[in-house]
Amino acid sequence: MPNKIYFTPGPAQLFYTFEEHLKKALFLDIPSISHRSKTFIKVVEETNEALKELLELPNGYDIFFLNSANEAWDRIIQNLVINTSHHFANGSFSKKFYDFAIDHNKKSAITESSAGNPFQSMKVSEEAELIGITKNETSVGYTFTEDEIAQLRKENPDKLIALDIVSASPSLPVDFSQVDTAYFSVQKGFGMPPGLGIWITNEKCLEKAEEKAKTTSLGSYRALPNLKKFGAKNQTPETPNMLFIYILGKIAQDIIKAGATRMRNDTTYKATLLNQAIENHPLLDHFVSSQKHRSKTTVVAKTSETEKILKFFESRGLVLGTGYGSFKENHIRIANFPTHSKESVEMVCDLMKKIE
Ligand SMILES: N[C@H](C(=O)O)[C@H](O)COP(=O)(O)O
Ligand SMILES: O=C(O)CCC(=O)C(=O)O
Repeated sequence: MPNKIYFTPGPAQLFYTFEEHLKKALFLDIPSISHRSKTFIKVVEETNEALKELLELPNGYDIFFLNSANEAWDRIIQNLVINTSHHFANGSFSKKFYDFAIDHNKKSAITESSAGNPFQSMKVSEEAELIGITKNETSVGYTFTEDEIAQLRKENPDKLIALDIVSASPSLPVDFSQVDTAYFSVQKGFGMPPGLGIWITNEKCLEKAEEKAKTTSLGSYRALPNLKKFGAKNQTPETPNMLFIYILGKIAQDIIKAGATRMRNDTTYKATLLNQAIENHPLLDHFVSSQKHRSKTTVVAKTSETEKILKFFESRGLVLGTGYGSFKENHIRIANFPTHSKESVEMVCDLMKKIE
């Protein structure tokens, strides 16, 4: 067993049942059976059902398997945007989605706020077909509130809304009826190795893709109508990452069995402890000043002592995250995912007091 605990915001600490499910998957020959076999079709069905239950997806939303959230950015632009999208960005990953749209030659617009700061305006350009928002900006620990998502929905009933839930899922409750598409990758809150992305879409997305397909290519095997065609049979167009699809379903079932509400309450409790530890520490300060926008799943503090703090923890077997990008040396990021026990977070907070 590994002797370190990773509080890095992805890849992160593996889910505590990951190893057990990996062994069982090998015992069941999951990586060797045909992905068109009845056995694997059942695996896909069970994973879809567990995710729908855990995320509380309303009816009419489909789940598709990709490789990463980066791929979801590409697929969303390819399938759901003909001319232009509008992006809210205040960190590296929300900005990247906009950059992808520009790479695809879209005339996209951006509402940009300096890193970790709230948006001054929620106005969306008239022509935008899709709005890109990030529930939890991993790079700086900024959360888009449910009220803000609901406001965007109300003011833009006819546009598609795409929600990045990469480091939010499954810890933060999301009202999916307010958005049309959402995506995440499994190396964050689900505690798995990287390499599997989940793309959630509703009927409006499919209609948009079909409209776009009349005049433009949507790409090939992972065009949304093709994903839908295979998905209807609990299959995928390609040979997918069968091992991870199996394990993801099992981890989702584990969280449901232990209580999804309890996991979400624990997330709040652990975030509160971490935030108090930051407030009480002379070397640390919150990076996101607006309290309601502070991430519960990626707690970020600014400090001039990143290296010293990370070394202190690493020598005790606890790996905290550095800052991201230009903040590498003056932030620390502490992931608070379902696999991080209350005891392990309490240990981080206790140890933090010892750093002077
Ligand atoms: N760390 C990013 C984020 O938090 O958004 C990430 O690059 C996106 O996920 P993938 O690397 O799995 O594409
Ligand atoms: O540190 C992180 O937030 C993840 C890093 C990452 O995914 C990336 O740099 O692409």
